[in-house]
Amino acid sequence: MAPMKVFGSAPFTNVARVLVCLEEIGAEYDLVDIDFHVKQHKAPEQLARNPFGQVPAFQDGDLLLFQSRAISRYVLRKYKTEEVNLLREGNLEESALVDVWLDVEALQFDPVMHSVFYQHRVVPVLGGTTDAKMVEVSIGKLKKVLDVYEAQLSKHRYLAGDLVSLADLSHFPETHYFMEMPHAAVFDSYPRVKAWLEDLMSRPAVKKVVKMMGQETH
Ligand SMILES: N[C@@H](CCC(=O)N[C@@H](CSO)C(=O)NCC(=O)O)C(=O)O
Repeated sequence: MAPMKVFGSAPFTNVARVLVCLEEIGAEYDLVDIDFHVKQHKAPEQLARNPFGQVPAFQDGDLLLFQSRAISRYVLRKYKTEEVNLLREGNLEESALVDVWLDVEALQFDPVMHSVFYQHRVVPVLGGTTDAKMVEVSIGKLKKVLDVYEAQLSKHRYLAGDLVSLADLSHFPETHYFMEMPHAAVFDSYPRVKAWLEDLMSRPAVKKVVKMMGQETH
């Protein structure tokens, strides 16, 4: 059977989320670049894979998926083993907590982190000026989220319990870029969060994808 295909390139945070799951399970896959410079993400072929004209899209045989967290869940379910069970499948309570914290990441953490990334990394490239007030508002929201994370991580090694899950790994792409930005020091006030992030960033799969994120132009 042909290897799974991920459409997009590693520097895009939502693509990197899928890649880290594939690397954690050690599955074979092809990464098919989608060139934004020529609006390939809006081409009919990509719209057929992702109706929003975004990356990532994903193909496994006749199955086409989009939305990075849904793709991640698919590959983690398909390749679940005793050793690699990043959705905590088979344990109703643990898997429910993975869902809770993955929703928190998607709906509370990611939006504020992406807002800061956009202002610092995208607006200047588009010829605009970083909106410092908007960044400060986002940082204020981020601190409230990190207060919750610090409390949770004082009780458990990882967000959904004492074993790492997708809920943890889903945080790394945006955080990787955030740590290169002026407000990275925000995390210094949250020692357990900082230790948790260092733990995640030390994982071989994360290190490999971080390297891929830095290699390609996009
Ligand atoms: N909820 C979706 C978001 C995809 C997305 O915004 N992709 C971006 C690049 S990655 O940050 C994208 O394709 N932007 C181009 C566009 O929106 O036109 C997911 O998780 O897959």
